[in-house]
Amino acid sequence: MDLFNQRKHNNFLPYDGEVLYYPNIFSLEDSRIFYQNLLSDIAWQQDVVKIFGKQFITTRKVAWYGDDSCAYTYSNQTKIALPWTKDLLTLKYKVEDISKEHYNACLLNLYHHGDEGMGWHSDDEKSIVPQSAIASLSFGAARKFVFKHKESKESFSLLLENASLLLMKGCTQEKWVHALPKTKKVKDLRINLTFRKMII
Ligand SMILES: O=C(O)CCC(=O)C(=O)O
Ligand SMILES: [Fe+2]
Repeated sequence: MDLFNQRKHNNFLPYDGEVLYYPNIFSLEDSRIFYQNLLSDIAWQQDVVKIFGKQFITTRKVAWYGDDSCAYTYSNQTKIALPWTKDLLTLKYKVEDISKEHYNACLLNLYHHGDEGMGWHSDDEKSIVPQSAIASLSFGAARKFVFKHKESKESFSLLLENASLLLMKGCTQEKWVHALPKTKKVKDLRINLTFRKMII
């Protein structure tokens, strides 16, 4: 198989962007240690979302880490990044090595069970470097992740498993929205880390 076909084969998106999936980038034992450490060491906070101008507390928990000057604004709130922990730096170096990209911040999400998810959105805020890669690392329960094209409405899903890395590149955010649907089937906790490149 030539390189071009190989690349095409690995890209989950049929057009308008690039989404690559890397399963098992850590051993089961290492992934269990990262999972436990992230649960206990991260400064998890209740997330606040704004719907029709009103603020709602969600049960999902979030945290924002990064280089000194990384601020993040959503739902009219600005968060200043907490300094990288030792484990977060280890994880950052690992995904930088695989993706051959650099990241300066990380948004962490903790979903206690399938009743918690994330609605349709794209990660194209003004504070993110345009067309930069987003590296999404998952620990714990496997969850379905869905992409939908903004114009054609074509959609497809993939399973984000424990110790997997999902890379979203190029114009993916501009052309597609994504979501983590709620599901009654999943009873277990999942931690997701999205490494990003912010304009600083
Ligand atoms: O939990 C996930 O896999 C998705 C997270 C996500 O889309 C985000 O943080 O922007
Ligand atoms: Fe996202």
